[in-house]
Amino acid sequence: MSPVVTVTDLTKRYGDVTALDRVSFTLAENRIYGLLGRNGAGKTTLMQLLTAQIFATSGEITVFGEHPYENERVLSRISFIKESQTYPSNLRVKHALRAAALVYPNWDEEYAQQLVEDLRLPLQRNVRKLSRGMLSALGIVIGLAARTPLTFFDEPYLGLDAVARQIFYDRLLADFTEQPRTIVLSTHLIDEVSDLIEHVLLIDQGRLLLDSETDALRGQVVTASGPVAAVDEFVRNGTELHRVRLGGTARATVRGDFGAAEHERARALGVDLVASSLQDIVVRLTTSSNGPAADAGSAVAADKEAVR
Ligand SMILES: Nc1ncnc2c1ncn2[C@@H]1O[C@H](COP(=O)(O)OP(=O)(O)OP(=O)(O)O)[C@@H](O)[C@H]1O
Repeated sequence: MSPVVTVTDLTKRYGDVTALDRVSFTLAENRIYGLLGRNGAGKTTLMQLLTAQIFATSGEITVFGEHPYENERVLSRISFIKESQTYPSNLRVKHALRAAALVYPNWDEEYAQQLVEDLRLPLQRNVRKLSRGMLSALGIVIGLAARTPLTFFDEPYLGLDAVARQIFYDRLLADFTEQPRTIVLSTHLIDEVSDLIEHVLLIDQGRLLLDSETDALRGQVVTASGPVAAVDEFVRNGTELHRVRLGGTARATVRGDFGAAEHERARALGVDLVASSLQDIVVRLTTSSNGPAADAGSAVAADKEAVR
C-alpha cells in the first residue's frame, strides 16, 4: 500500500536556524503516529510543511501521492488542529462548527454534537470568550468530527483538564477503530498517549532521532540496576544512555537488543531489568550524549531494522 505521506531530505531554515535538517520518513495509511520532541525540536514546522502552510528550503514532500501546495484535492483531506488556532471575532462556537461542517466533506454532525456534550462546550458562547481549555476542546471536536483521512493534532489540549483529556483519548481511539485514518499527534504528555500511539517519530534539534513502532521501541531500552560491576558488565552489549550511582549500586538506562538471552545474562549477573517507559526513552534519547542528533541516521536505520 502506498504511503499517505512521503518526506525525503526535508530541510527548513529560518535565517541561521535550521528547524528541520534532512528529515526523511513515510506515514502509512490508518495508523496513529506520535510526533515527539523537546521544545523547538521542529515538530510544528514539520506539520506546517506537510499541510502546505510554509515552504521547504529543500527536500520533497508528497501527500496522497501529490504535492500538497495549493492542491485542493490533497488539502481537503487534511485537518490540522493546533494549539494556537485563532478564530474571527464575533464567532460563536456553533458558527465555528457550522463552518467546519462546510469545509470537511466527511464531517459527522451527530458525532460533533456528542463531543460538544461530552466536553461541555457552550454552543452559544463567543469563541473569543472561551476559556483556554474550552478553546482546545473546540479544536478537538473539529479535529475528530472532520474525519479527514489525515489529521494532525499539534499539542491540541493546552489548558484541558485531566477528565477532558481522557475523553479525547477515549473518543480518538474508539473513533479510530470504527473509522481508521492516519493521525499524527504531537504532544509533550508522552505517558498519557503512550498506549494510544502505534508509531513514534522523535525529532531533536531538527533531526529525526527515531522512526519506530512503539512496541518495538519498548523492548529496546531498559533500566538495569544492581552492583556497579555487574551493571558495567551488562551494559557492554548495549549503549548506555544514562546512569545514576547510589553507593555501590548503579541504575543505568541502556539501549540495545534485549531478547531472552540478554534477560538471562542479566539474571546471571544479578542485574534487574525493567523496560523503560516511552517518556523515559524520549527523555534519555534527547538528553544523552549517546543518543544525540549526531547519531540520528544510524539510530533510525537501527529502528527500522528492529521492526522488520
Ligand atoms: N517563523 C519562524 N521564524 C524563525 N524561527 C522559527 C520560526 N518558526 C519556528 N522557528 C524556529 O524553528 C525551530 C523549531 O520550531 P518549532 O515550532 O517547529 O518547534 P516545536 O518542536 O513545535 O516546539 P514546541 O514543542 O516548543 O512547540 C525553533 O528553534 C524555532 O525557534
